[in-house]
Amino acid sequence: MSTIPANESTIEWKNWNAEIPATLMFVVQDGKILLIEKLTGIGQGKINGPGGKIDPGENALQAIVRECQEELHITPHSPVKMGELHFAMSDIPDIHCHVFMSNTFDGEPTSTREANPLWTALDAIPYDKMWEDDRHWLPQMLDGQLFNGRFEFDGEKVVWMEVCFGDSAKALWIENA
Ligand SMILES: CNc1ncnc2c1ncn2[C@@H]1O[C@H](COP(=O)(O)OP(=O)(O)OP(=O)(O)O)[C@@H](O)[C@H]1O
Repeated sequence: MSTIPANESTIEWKNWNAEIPATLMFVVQDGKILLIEKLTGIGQGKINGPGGKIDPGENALQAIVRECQEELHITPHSPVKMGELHFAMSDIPDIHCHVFMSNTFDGEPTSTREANPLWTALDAIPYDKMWEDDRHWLPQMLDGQLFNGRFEFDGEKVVWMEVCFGDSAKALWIENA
């Protein structure tokens, strides 16, 4: 488990509930990861995986497939859930995010109103252009580890975090999609 800094979180995580359920997808193929430049919504201008909010009546798996279709015109095959992320934000609603991986997909990644596709070498992921939390779980996820992350943000800065990996992380998931 990794934590920063040593101080306590101001969040009472036991009773914490995010307003926004969301998803992320990381497609990995031939030593490359399919990232996006996000053109709209939360994190506009950042590099991230495709993803977005879970609509009412959807589960996380249905939502991530739909978001990949909408944002990049691709349909990932057999998404595997790798982690959950809990973001307590200071200036936007709190987010609970389900993170998936896939190795194959139908379609050709295509620029849309919401995103530009960016095939990126696995050893050149631009963490400086991504949300600050990503560097604390994406490398381990790409090594095949399940994870659970709690992050407290002040604006775009992480002020507290706790990230667990492996089977003990999965035991912390709120939902097993
Ligand atoms: C704070 N640290 C963070 N680190 C990594 N990823 C983060 C994130 N905070 C939000 N995200 C992701 O950003 C997307 C927002 O989704 P967002 O574009 O707002 O939703 P959606 O595509 O449904 O758009 P609409 O607002 O309905 O148009 C969604 O994948 C969500 O998981």
